[in-house]
Amino acid sequence: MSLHSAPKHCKTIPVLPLTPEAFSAFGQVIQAYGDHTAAPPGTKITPANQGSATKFHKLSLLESSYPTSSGASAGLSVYRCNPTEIVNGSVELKVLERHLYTNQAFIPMGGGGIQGDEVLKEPNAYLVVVAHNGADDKPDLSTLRAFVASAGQGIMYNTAIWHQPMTVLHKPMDFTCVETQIGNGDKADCEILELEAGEGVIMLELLC
Ligand SMILES: NC(=O)N[C@@H](O)C(=O)O
Repeated sequence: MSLHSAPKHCKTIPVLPLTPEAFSAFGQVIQAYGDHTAAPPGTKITPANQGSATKFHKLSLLESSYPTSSGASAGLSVYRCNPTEIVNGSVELKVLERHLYTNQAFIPMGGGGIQGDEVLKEPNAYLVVVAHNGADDKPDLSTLRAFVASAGQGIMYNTAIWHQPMTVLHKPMDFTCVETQIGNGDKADCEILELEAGEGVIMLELLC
């Protein structure tokens, strides 16, 4: 459908700044903290590199539950993502996907460090859209949440969490993706669900 027409059954989800607390039911945020007290409780923080660096330890752990016989392996891939279409300050949600046997991290390969409301004004920002699974083994759209992340924030989607494929705003961005996969296109690696059929239109409203 054209985004320019007023959709009949349009549900609007606000896009909120990404914080570890708000995202914790869906995954983890991978970032440094200028104010160490802002890091998730229990985060081990130590000096490193002879005092020239600060290490924020194990903000997320790698998970894989593939059967041994699957031949799946852990690795790092790179996604070069082109900006999505923003119409009247909103992005249409069309697809959700999940990975039943692994968690999946996306780490921007570039500067950043801006957080809060400033993120949306920053040229390098991306959307993180997630939902829990429902009793019908489809996304429970009542749990749908949308966040905007800066180029200084990576994310780890928890295993089997439904999420929108990487959706970048304004400018192309490269991400390192850390995951375990078989790599043969098997549904076990990535299950994709088109939302358009019968779900009505879901708009992700960029708040500034
Ligand atoms: N998550 C995401 O953006 N895409 C990947 O999961 C993929 O398998 O393409």
